Amino acid sequence: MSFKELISPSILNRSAKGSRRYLLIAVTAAICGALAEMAIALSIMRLADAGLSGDENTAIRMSIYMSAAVIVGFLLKFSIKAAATRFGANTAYKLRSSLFAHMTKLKQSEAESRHAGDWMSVLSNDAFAIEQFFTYHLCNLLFHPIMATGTFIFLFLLQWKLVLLCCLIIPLSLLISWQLGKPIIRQSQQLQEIEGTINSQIQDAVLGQALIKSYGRQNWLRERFERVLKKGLFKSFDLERQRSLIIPWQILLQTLPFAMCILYGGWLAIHGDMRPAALLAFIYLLGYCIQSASALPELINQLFVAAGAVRRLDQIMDYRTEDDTGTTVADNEDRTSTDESESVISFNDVNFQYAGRSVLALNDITYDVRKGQFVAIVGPSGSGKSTIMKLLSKLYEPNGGEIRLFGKPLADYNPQAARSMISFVKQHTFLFPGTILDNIRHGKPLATDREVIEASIAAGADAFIQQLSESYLTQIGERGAGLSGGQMQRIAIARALLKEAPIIVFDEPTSALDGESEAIIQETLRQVRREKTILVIAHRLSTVQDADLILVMDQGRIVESGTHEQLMRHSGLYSGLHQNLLEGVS
Ligand SMILES: Nc1ncnc2c1ncn2[C@@H]1O[C@H](COP(=O)(O)OP(=O)(O)OP(=O)(O)O)[C@@H](O)[C@H]1O
Repeated sequence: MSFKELISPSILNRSAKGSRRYLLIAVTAAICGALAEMAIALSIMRLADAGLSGDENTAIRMSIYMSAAVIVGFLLKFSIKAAATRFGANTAYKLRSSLFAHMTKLKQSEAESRHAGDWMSVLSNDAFAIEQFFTYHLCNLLFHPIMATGTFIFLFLLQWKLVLLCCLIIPLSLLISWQLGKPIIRQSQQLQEIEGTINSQIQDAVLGQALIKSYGRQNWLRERFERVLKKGLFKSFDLERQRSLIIPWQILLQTLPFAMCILYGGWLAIHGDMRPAALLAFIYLLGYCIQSASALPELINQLFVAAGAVRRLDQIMDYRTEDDTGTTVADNEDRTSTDESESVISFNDVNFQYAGRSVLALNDITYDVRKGQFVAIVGPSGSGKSTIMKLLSKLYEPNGGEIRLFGKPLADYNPQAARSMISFVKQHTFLFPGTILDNIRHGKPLATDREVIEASIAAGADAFIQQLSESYLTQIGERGAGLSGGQMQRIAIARALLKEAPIIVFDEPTSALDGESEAIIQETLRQVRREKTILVIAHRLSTVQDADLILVMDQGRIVESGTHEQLMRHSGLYSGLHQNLLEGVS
C-alpha cells in the first residue's frame, strides 16, 4: 500500500469535508503547543544561567515566562484534544451515515453477495475502529510528530553534536515501525474478516433458532462457532504478538539517547564546549523529543489499523447502487389514466439469468396484464415465479427483452417510481419493532389514523388488533414477535392496501396460513379486485381458480396460460398439479 493510498481513501475525504477547520485548529494548536514547550526549555536555560550568574531580575522574569508558557501549553493541549475529537466525531458520523445510505441503495445482487452478518461487521466494527482512532489517537498523531520535529530543531540549535549522536537511532526507529506495522495491517484485516464471520454465525443462530432446535443441530452450530472463535483467538494472539514486538524497541529507543547524552554532554560541559544550563535545557527537551518520537511506532500502527478499516469501507462504497435516474415518483401522477384495454404490466420476451448460474431463471417470458385484471402465476418450485416479481420491482434488470409498466419501459423509471405503483405482500412478512399503527403506516407515512383503520378493516386485521391490550398502539417485537403468522400477514396486507398503489402483488399469500386466515385473504382479494390490478404467485390452486388469467410456469418458461376452466380442459401441467392436489387432499 502506498502512502498516497493510506492518506487518501475516498470515503474518508468525503466524510471529512466540512470538518476540516477543526483539523486545522488542531494542527495549529499542536504547532503552538510544541513552541510553548520550547519556550519553557528556553526559560529553564536562561533561568539556570541567571541562577549561576546571580542575576535575580532575569531569574524572576524567566520564572514568569515559564509559568505563562506552562499555562498556554496546557490550554493548547486541551484545544488539540477538543478540536481533533470534534473533527473525528463529525467525520465518523458522516462516514457511518453515508455508508448506511449507500447500503440502502445497493443493487440487490451486490447486497446478496455478502452475508448479512458480514455487512453488520463492516458497519459496526470497522466504523467503530475508525471512530476510536479519531477519538483517542488522532490528537496524539498530530501533536507528537510536530513536537518531535520542533524539539529536534531546537536541540540541534543547542548542541548539534549531541543531536547527531542521537540521530543514529532515528532511521533505525523508522525502519522498525514500518517493518513491524506492515504485518499488523494485514493481520488486523484478517481478524476483521473473522469478526464478520462470527457476526454472520451469530445472526444465523438467532434467526434460525427454531429450525436449529427442531433438527437438533445445536452441537453442529456450537462446534462451527467454536472453530471460527478459535481462529479469531489465534489471529488476535498473532496480532498482539506483533504489537508487543514494538514495546522492547520503544524502551530501547527511549533510554539509549538519554544515556548517550548524559555521557557525551557531560564530557562536553566538563571541557567547556557546552554551558551546563544548555545541557539542562537539552535534557529537558530531549525527554519530550524522545517521548514524542517513541510514541510514533504505536501511532503509526494505529494509523495502519484505521487505514485497513477505511480501505474495507471504501470497498463497500465501490459496490454498485441502483441507478436512480429516469421517471420519478412525481412523474407518475398520470398513471391511473390507462384505459381498461391497455396493458398495466407487460413482459416481452424477457430473459434473465442470476450471476453465477448456468441456466436462465426466466426464458422468453411474454405476458400482458390489463387494468383491473386478476392474474395468477403458478408452477412448481424453482420455476421462476418469484424472479418475475423481483424483475417487476426492479431488484434485478432483465438480460434480454423488455418489461413495460403502464406502457412505459420499466428501464425508464427510477426504482422508487416503479415501486411506488406496486404494493407488495411478500411470502415472508417483515415487521419492524414498534407499534402496529406504525407498521401499517409504512405503506403511507402521512396516513391518518382513520385511513390506517380502514385499511386494516379491508385486510381483515382490525378485529384481532382491537382485541389486543393496546389495540393499534400495541408494541410488536422484532420481526413481528407476539403475533401469529396469519396476523402478521394481515398486517402486511393492510400496509399494502394503505399504500394505494394501482397494482397489488401477492407472493404466495396463503402458504403459511391456516384455513380461516386463507379465507380472509381470499375475501380481501375479492374486495380489491374491483379496484386494483392483482398479480398473485400461488402454490394453493384454490386461491387462483377464479383468476382472469393463470400463467403456468415450468423451468423458467410460461408453458400454459388461460383461465382455470380452459387449463383444466387440457391434460397439461396445470391439470396435473390440480390432480396431485386433489389426491393429496383425499
Ligand atoms: N438470488 C438468487 N441467486 C441465484 N439463483 C437464484 C436466486 N434466486 C432464485 N434463484 C434460482 O432461480 C430459479 C427460479 O427461482 P424462483 O425463486 O424464481 O422460483 P419460484 O418459482 O419462485 O420458486 P418457489 O415456488 O420455490 O419460491 C431457481 O432455479 C433458483 O434456484
